[in-house]
Order: sequence, then C-alpha cells, then structure tokens
Amino acid sequence: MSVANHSLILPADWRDFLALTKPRVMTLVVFTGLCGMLAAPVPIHPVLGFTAILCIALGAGAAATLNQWYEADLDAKMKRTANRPLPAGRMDKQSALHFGVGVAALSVILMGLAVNYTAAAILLVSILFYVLIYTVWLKRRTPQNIVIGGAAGAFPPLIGWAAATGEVALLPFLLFMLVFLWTPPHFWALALFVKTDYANAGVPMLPVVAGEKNTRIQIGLYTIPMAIAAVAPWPLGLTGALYGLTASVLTLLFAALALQVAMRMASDNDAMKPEKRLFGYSILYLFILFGAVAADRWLAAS
Ligand code: HEM
Ligand SMILES: CC(C)=CCC/C(C)=C/CC/C(C)=C/COP(=O)(O)OP(=O)(O)O
Repeated sequence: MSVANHSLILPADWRDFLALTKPRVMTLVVFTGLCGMLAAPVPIHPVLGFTAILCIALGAGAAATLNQWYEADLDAKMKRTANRPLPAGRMDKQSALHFGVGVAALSVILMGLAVNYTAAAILLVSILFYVLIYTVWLKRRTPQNIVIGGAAGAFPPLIGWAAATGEVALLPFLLFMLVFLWTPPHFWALALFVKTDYANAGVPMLPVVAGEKNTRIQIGLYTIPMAIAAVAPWPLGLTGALYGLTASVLTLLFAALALQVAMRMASDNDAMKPEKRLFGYSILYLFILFGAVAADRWLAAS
C-alpha cells in the first residue's frame, strides 16, 4: 500500500501531529533557548541541559498546537495555512486540544521537577502568552497584536539562562528585548507580501489596517531599538568582541535592508522584493547572533 493511500485511511498520522507544532518556526525558538543556556556563566549538567531544551521544544510545540486548535477557522481562509491538519480535515479538533494541553502540561511539569521552578514558570508564562494573550485576545482585535503578543517568542533565551542559573540577569533580558523588538520587522516584512491572505481572513494585521506605507515606516522605526538591544551587550561588558563585532556588522546589514523596505527601493530588475529579502535575512540574522553570543561566552569561560 502506498503512503498516500495509507494516509487516506488513517487521516491523522504522526506527520499531522508534528505539523501542529510548527516545527520550522520552532527550530529558531529552541535555538535561542539553547544559546541563552550556553551563554550562562554556570555550566549545566548535559542531561539537565538536554531536558531543559526538550521542555522548551515541547512547550513551544504545544503552544503552536493550541494556536492552531483555536484558529482552525482562520487558517481555513488563508492559502498559506489552509492545508494544515485541522482546516484540511485530517484531524478532529479534540485530538489537537488533548495533544496541546497534554504536551504543554508535560513540558512545564518536567521542567519544574527536573530543572528548576524559575525556568518552568517562565515556560508557562510564554505558553500562556502565545495562546491566551496573542492568539485568543489580540490577534483578531488589533494590529498591535504581534508587538505585544510577540513577547511570547522572546522568552526562550530567558528560559535557557534560568535553566542553567536558576535566575534571570541583564544579558538574557537584553536577548529577550532583541527578539521582542526583532519580531515586528520580521513579521511585518512577511505581512507585506501575504497581505491579501490576512485581509481575506479578516485579521487586522498592520498592512491591512494601516496600509503599506505606514507598515514600511514602522518596520524602519522598530529596527532602531532592535539595533540598540542587539549591540548593547558589548559596550555594557556583557559579551566580548566576537559577539560585539558580529552583532554590529549583521545589524548594519539588517538596518540597510529595513531602510530599503521603508523607502520602498526596488529596481525593475530586482527579482526579489526588499521585504522578502528582509524577512529571509531576519531569520538568518537571529540564528547567527544567538550562535555568536553562545560562542562568545564559551570562549570567555574557556
Ligand atoms: C508573534 C510573533 C510572530 C509572528 C506573527 C510570526 C509569523 C511568522 C509567519 C506567518 C511565518 C511564515 C511561515 C510559517 O507560517 O511557517 C514565519 C516564519 C518564521 N518565523 Fe516567525 N513569527 C513570529 C515570531 C517568531 C519568533 C519569535 C521566531 C523565532 C525566534 C520566529 C521564527 C520564524 C522562522 C524560523 C520562520 C521560517 C519558517 C520556515 O522556514 O518556514 N518567528 N513567522
Ligand atoms: C516557549 C514558547 C511557548 C514559545 C512560543 C514561541 C512563539 C510565540 C513563537 C511565535 C511564532 C509564530 C509561529 C507566530 C505565528 O503567528 P501566528 O500564530 O499568527 O501564525 P500563523 O498565521 O502561521 O498561524
């Protein structure tokens, strides 16, 4: 029997449960948690470290599942999301709800029992933030949805650091601010080119409500405090030159791309719109900066 036939007979298989966790987005979320943990001045036992990262991955995946459980109706209206397991009818909502609540509870309890209560508490806050504050409360109500709700995705570096140290400190707080302030340019760059999808679904994303021009300006404006948060750890003496120089160069490039988006600069032979380039670069940027902060702290400790 072919795989295609098999999935017709058993509509929801493991791939659908995996899809509920938004695995591609969550790789970066988990990576920021891992680097937050590696940047901490206290080494963590490898087994505990692995458990903490597993808990972040489970918590993030569970939050993404509950997000899709709540907004299956919205996802059905958008081309980008219509083929997800719930809107496509491959899974019933109750299975998704049970999976999401079960895995969320498991992640927080395991983090609390095996690692520490501080990390477990921040993990719980980030899950609740994504599901309740962003998905249930803000997403359908205000174009500021991702500015406030986006904080959910900024917690993992704090969770990773807290897993190793049991507390929070200035460096992971700045890393939180970096992801928090990075989220609006990251998301609005994408929203500029999937605007019609959101308009059709009635989601008040900034380009739909305030227009393209305004969104472009907002992307440029948010890049300024984001750049400050990105570079600040170096002059504050929290990291060395490895991170400082990497962050400075890559942030300049980020700012140049954001400026292109803000000024709407695209020549006719420009196959890729500046907003597409900024969106793609935003992901690479965060991966490299977090890799650099972990490498920098590791060098300093060795
Ligand atoms: C409320 C905040 C955010 C919103 C609304 C948002 C929205 C999106 C959307 C709609 C996509 C398109 C592709 C997809 O659905 O898979 C995307 C891609 C992505 N986002 Fe975000 N995002 C947010 C925050 C974050 C955060 C905090 C991270 C990581 C730290 C992140 C990492 C990524 C990555 C890695 C991709 C690319 C996924 C792929 O390759 O398919 N996002 N984001
Ligand atoms: C540890 C923990 C709980 C982390 C959570 C991480 C988090 C909040 C990431 C945000 C990422 C994300 C995919 C937003 C998508 O917005 P959307 O849901 O509006 O996207 P959609 O239109 O693709 O459904």
